[in-house]
Amino acid sequence: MDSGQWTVEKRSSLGSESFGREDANVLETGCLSIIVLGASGDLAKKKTFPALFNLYRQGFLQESEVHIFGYARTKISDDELRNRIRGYLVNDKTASLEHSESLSKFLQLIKYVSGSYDTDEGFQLLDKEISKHEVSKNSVEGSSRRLFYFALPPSVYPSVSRMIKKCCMNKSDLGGWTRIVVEKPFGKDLESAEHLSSQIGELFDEAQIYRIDHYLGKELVQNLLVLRFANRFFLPLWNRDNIDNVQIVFREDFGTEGRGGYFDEYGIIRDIIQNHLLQVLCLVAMEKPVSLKPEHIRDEKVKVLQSVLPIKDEEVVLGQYEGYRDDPTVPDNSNTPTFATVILRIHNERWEGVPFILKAGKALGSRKAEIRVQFKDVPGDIFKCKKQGRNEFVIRLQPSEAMYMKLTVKQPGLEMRTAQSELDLSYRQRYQGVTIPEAYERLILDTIRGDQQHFVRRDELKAAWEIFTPLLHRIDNGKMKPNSYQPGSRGPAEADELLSKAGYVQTHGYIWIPPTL
Ligand SMILES: NC(=O)C1=CN([C@@H]2O[C@H](COP(=O)(O)OP(=O)(O)OC[C@H]3O[C@@H](n4cnc5c(N)ncnc54)[C@H](OP(=O)(O)O)[C@@H]3O)[C@@H](O)[C@H]2O)C=CC1
Ligand SMILES: O=C1O[C@H](COP(=O)(O)O)[C@@H](O)[C@H](O)[C@H]1O
Repeated sequence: MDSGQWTVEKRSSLGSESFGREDANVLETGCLSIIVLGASGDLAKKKTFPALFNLYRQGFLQESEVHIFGYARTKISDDELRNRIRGYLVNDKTASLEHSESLSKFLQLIKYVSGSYDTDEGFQLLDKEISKHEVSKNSVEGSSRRLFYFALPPSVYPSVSRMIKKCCMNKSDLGGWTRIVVEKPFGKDLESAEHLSSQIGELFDEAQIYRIDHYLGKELVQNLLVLRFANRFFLPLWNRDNIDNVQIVFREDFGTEGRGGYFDEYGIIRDIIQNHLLQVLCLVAMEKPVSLKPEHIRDEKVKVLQSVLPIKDEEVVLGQYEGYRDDPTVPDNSNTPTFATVILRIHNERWEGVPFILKAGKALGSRKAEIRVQFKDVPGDIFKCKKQGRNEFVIRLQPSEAMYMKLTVKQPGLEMRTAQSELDLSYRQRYQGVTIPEAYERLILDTIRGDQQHFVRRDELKAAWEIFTPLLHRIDNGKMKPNSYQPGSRGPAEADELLSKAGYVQTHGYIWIPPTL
């Protein structure tokens, strides 16, 4: 057998079984109505409808079963909604005849209903339309599934939930279901989040509520569990004895463009750190779950969150980019951070003394999200590696998904010199021809399948708010002020100083370059 064949055989033998759900292959059938509330908005056109289209194209949404309803106050026709979203469903890669045929068919599955978010009238009309569809698909009583996606500002979640409960529930509990998917930000602090949770909790069971955090749907975030618990390499190293510090970083190279009004009310900690980065931290830091059952995984995430110590002011750097306040929807005296570095400390046996540095910023010099696990120096270093850089395990969430391990090797050649290099698993190169699904696509499919593993449980949300609420209140009260930074920069210089105080050692003269094909 030549080496080419061997590689092919090995590759095809890579496990492809689903995991985490014992019933992964049991697909429910029956009429499925997906209702996008806030269908006229930004999220709906950019993320929700494109994700639904991709699921449809791949056969996860069957024409014989599914119907999609858009609902919002804006008075538009079915065709007007279709035309609004059409442009977001095509791109250069998908502009084929086959694509345009399935696009037309998909758009015909969409119906629009206009109504308010707090009166019976609109929701009764919506219910009538859904029921009409259910009858037309000859759904047997009880087998109809209704999925309500809240692509709406959280201020209307309570009234919309009440209206659904009153007017739009699945008509029988003999096998069908009604589920709601709610977007972040879920509350503004512990008290408001708990209040919102109670309001919705009075109407729906926890099993019906899907609190979406789209970072949990990203390929490399989903890989964390496999990576950590299916590889012997990591088991003995993943602790305070070996790891010096962990960074979880989010950078965007654009500002709050068009969303200044929303953003100013929330700021970068509520927009990114309290949810997306904290969810990633949970998966990096949690103990091995008893099994892959959603509740077992979520139990472990809650335990990590509950072990986080109160945040110290001296372990926080805030920033606001110059020009942020020029946005007419942002107040001239805004104190809202568009950048933050926050150090979290986990008080448990595994992580005592290891800083978890969460960093997020808008209008920076680059766009990327990554996890950077930096190891301690080698004891008794005979090669002077310390001068060159430390071992680092980097998980690049986006763009150019990859994992690489920075390590010291002998520089090839006659001399005995050491150099920094890497073991590199770059997805585009290793998984050629494989399309990585969009986070929303995967998560919406989970909501249809009833898999809550990648959704935030109520106690998890509470624990997350408990960590950040005191700090957020200090910022809201003007007790902490952001430093200004230049758009296109690395953020405030104080953030880099905090990083090195926390123990992070930057490797000079080395840069990882994503391999080209
Ligand atoms: N946009 C994004 O990239 C992301 C958004 N999210 C979250 O998704 C949800 C929706 O976001 P997005 O689509 O950007 O929001 P939009 O501001 O676009 O609002 C969505 C729709 O809700 C209705 N709406 C807007 N403001 C109000 C209001 N004050 N009262 C009642 N209805 C209102 C409007 O529809 P109409 O007037 O026709 O009724 C609007 O088209 C939010 O919770 C957001 O935080 C989360 C991640 C990313
Ligand atoms: O939730 C949000 O996420 C986006 C960034 O998402 P990504 O998948 O492109 O990394 C961010 O721009 C937005 O401010 C925030 O609300």
